Amino acid sequence: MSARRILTGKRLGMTDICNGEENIVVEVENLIDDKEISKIRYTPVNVRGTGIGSSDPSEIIYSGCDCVNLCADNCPCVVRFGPSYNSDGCILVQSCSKPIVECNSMCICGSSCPNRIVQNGLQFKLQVFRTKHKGWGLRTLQDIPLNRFVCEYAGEVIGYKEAYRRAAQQQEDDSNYIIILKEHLTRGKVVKTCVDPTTIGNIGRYINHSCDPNLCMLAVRVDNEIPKLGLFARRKIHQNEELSFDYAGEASLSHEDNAAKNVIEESINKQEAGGVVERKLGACRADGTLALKQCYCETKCCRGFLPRDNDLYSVLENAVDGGSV
Ligand SMILES: C[S@@+](CC[C@H](N)C(=O)[O-])C[C@H]1O[C@@H](n2cnc3c(N)ncnc32)[C@H](O)[C@@H]1O
Repeated sequence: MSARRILTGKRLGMTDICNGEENIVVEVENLIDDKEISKIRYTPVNVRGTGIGSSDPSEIIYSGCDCVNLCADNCPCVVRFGPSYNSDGCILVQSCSKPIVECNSMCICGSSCPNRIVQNGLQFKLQVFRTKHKGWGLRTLQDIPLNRFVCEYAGEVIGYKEAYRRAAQQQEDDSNYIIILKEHLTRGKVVKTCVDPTTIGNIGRYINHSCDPNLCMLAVRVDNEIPKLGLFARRKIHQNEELSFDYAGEASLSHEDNAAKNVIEESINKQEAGGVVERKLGACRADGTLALKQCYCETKCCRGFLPRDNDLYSVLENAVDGGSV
């Protein structure tokens, strides 16, 4: 049985894509069995995958602000939808029901601008560890305050049909990493963003599902309309606690908050897209039928099975791919 190992991204096979984070230190602990962690290509941010047309998550499309001092309520990036974060870097609860748009690569303001949070990456020391029944999981080695950004769920951004194709190839026991984020606009329009960190991804891929999770996933836009999938603490998270989010997207920032269920106004400008995570992809049998996996979140409100996305049976033809409105 192996124990604790401190590995760099390179040693994990998490190599070479971007931002100089290829040497990211990832602590891996396995006190359960002899299983080695599989190699992936590490990317801290989304990368372009198959089936999203000409969209590219690294493209810079939005125009920037020219705030010389730190961006405040009069910054054009903030004015448009109202502030998303407070001065302590915490997400505001109302951000659940409005687009979250950060300052971007064209903005004059620097990296310490309070409207740059998700793009600044990890702020807390996290550890990949072996769980008893859920494969690998991710936990925090530090306390995390309520509403702070924890990590991105990053990987290949792919089209909806490609997500379906990949899901259909999964074996019943395979872990599923594909997330489909659905943002509801007016007139029944739904924008789907599919992120697959199965072979190219960041440490968000190790976060397991819980029916009573400590994280909430929100769409955050920076340089273009393809959102980053940001995971924020929906309560105080204690050192060594496993991180989790609801794969069904049912957990919003706080237990009382129903704002995330609101349908947001469709915007004229693509930059204004935003909304809520609704449902994610469940495990799919090779014959295209969906297999329900038993949930081991061990919470009092456990629903028994991992969430699945019934839409995959029928709506392929109507899919809007790649985060474009
Ligand atoms: C995004 S991955 C999470 C990391 C994964 N555990 C691993 O070992 O790489 C999702 C997969 O983890 C497993 N999983 C996640 N949450 C679970 C839960 N609450 N109960 C059982 N299995 C879970 C399922 O196999 C699921 O398809």
